[in-house]
Amino acid sequence: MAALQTEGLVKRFGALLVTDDVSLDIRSGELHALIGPNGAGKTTLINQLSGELRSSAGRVLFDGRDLTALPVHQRARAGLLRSYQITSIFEEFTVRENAMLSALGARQHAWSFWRPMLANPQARAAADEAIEAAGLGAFVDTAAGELAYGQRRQLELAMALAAQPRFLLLDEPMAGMSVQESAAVTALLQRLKRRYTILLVEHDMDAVFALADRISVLVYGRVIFTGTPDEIRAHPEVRAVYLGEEST
Ligand SMILES: Nc1ncnc2c1ncn2[C@@H]1O[C@H](COP(=O)(O)OP(=O)(O)OP(=O)(O)O)[C@@H](O)[C@H]1O
Repeated sequence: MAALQTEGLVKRFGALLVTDDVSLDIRSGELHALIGPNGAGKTTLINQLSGELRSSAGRVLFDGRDLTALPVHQRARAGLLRSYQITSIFEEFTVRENAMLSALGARQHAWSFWRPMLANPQARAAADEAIEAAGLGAFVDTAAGELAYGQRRQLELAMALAAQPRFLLLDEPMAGMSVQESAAVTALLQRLKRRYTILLVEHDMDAVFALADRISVLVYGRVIFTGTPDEIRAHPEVRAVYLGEEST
């Protein structure tokens, strides 16, 4: 597990200020949710944390180590991993093979090169544990291309877990899911909580309030409040800006 801090994080796209002086403190072992209206800058912030976007100013600290200048793969190697990058699934590979490629750190490479390594017992054990944790135990030998949409999202989570991260960045894991699928993922995250430190961006407020230890509210690129679900519910500005909007 690991803790993540940002200090004065800024992102500008030309004249547009999208991340505005964000200082977050995500504690080791907590599930921290980031909520905010459409266009508030949640995905941009996640991209700055994962390393997909360079910040215009500010720092990202992971267990006290400054990762600000590091690219995606080095942040991933340090244990800060983003899930839900649907493009990284190999359709013709089975669920187990996809998770094993992830366990082997092989997601960026041509699969043919890695095929002999699929015999690696450690990678297989890590993959199987991750698949089980992600709720896909019954589908280890199914080709990824045959999975239903919700199961693909579970596979992405399994792939992230197989890489044995210490911190998971989850960007809208329930997006596009049916009510049942989203309830299944909520239950799954409930089980994964504590084993990992998690930053969750999610529009599904039922899931957020059921899962989060603390919630940060982002509005126009600024964190206007961080608190427990009860504090968030009771906060007048948050109610007006965000929860009020959700209920209309
Ligand atoms: N590469 C880019 N170039 C210019 N503007 C961008 C870029 N990426 C994002 N933006 C702008 O930054 C703002 C925040 O976008 P972002 O996708 O981070 O918001 P969000 O909170 O994740 O939204 P949603 O909840 O709808 O996913 C938007 O106004 C968007 O148009």
